[in-house]
Amino acid sequence: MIETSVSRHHQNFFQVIQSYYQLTKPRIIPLLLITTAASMWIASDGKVDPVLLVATLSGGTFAAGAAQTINCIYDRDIDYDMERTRHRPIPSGRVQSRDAMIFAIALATISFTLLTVFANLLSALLAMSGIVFYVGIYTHLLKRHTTQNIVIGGAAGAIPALVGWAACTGSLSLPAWVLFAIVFVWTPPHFWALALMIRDDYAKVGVPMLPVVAGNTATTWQIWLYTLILIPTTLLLVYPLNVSGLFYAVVALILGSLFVKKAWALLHDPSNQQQARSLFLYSILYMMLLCAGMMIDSLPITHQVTTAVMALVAH
Ligand code: HEM
Ligand SMILES: CC(C)=CCC/C(C)=C/CC/C(C)=C/COP(=O)(O)OP(=O)(O)O
Repeated sequence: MIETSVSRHHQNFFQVIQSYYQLTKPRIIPLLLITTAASMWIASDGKVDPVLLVATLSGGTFAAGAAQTINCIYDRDIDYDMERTRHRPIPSGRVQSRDAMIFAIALATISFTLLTVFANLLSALLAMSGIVFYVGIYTHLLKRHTTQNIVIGGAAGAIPALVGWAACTGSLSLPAWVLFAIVFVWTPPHFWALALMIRDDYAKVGVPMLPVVAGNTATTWQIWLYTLILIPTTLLLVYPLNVSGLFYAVVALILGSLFVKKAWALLHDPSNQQQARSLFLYSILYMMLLCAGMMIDSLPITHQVTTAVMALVAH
C-alpha cells in the first residue's frame, strides 16, 4: 500500500538509526519518564537507589518506544494522510512495517528484562500492560471509533507513574493510584487543546477527535471540566494522603491556578488558536514542574526547611 522501497535503499547508517529513533516518538518520552521519576521519589521518601532509578527509567523508555513503534505501524495509513505525520518513518517509506515490528519486540524484550532483573516483576508486567493498553485499547479499539478515545486511552500514559512506584515498593498503594489519576485527568486538556489546533487534519482522516465531532465550544467545556477536576486531584497527595507537604501544595496551587486561568480564557474564546496553543504548551510545562515539585518536596532537606519555616511563622 503506502510503503515504498524508494528511499530505504538510499539511507546511510546514521539515517537508518535516525529513522528507528523517530519510530519511538522520542519527544514524548521524557515527560513520561518525569512522571515515573516523581513517583519513585515519593515512594522512597526522596532517597532513590541510583541503580534502580537508571534501570527503571531505561526500562520505561524502551517500553514507551515499543508502544509508539507499534502505534506507528498500526496508524501508517492515517499518518500518511495527515500533514503533521506524513514524514514519519513508515508512511514515508524509510522503514518497513515488518522491520519496525522486530524493533518493537526487541525494545519490549529489553524493557521487560531490565525491569524484572533490576526492579521487580510487577513493574515489568505494568510496563508491558502499558504497551498492550496503548496499542490494543487506545490505538485499535478507541482512536478511530469514539470521541472518548483519549480519555480512556489516556490511562496508558498514566501507567509509567505506576511503574515507578512498583519498581520502588514492589506493590501499588493509594498514592500510586493518585499519581495515575493526576496524569489521567491531565491528558484530556493536554490533548484536546492540541486537537483544537489540528482539528482539520483529524477530520480529513475520519478520526473522531472531540473537536471534530462535537465542535470547539463543547471541547473547551470538556477541557474546563477536566481542569477543574485536576487541581483537587493533585492536592490529594497532601490531603488526605499526606505523602507530599507544604512545598508541593504551594507549587500545585500556583501551577493549577495558571492552568485554570488558561482553560477559562479558552472557554470564552473557543476558536482562538493562539489560546489553544498556549494551553497545550502550558500543559507540558505544568506536568514537568508539578513532578519537579513532588520530587523536591520529597527530599528530607525540604521537610526540614518547611518545618523550620512553619515554626518561625507560628512564633
Ligand atoms: C491518549 C493520550 C495522549 C494523546 C492522544 C497525546 C497526543 C499528543 C500529540 C498528537 C502530540 C503532538 C506530537 C507531535 O506533534 O508529533 C503530543 C505532544 C506531546 N505530548 Fe501528548 N498525548 C497524550 C498523552 C501524553 C502523556 C501521558 C504525556 C506525558 C506524560 C504526553 C506528553 C507529550 C509531550 C511532552 C508532547 C510535546 C512533544 C513535542 O515537543 O513535540 N502526552 N501529544
Ligand atoms: C508504560 C508504557 C509503555 C506506557 C506507554 C504510554 C504511552 C506510549 C503513551 C503515549 C501517549 C501518546 C503520546 C499518545 C499519542 O497519541 P497518537 O498515537 O494518537 O498520536 P499521533 O496522532 O501523533 O499518532
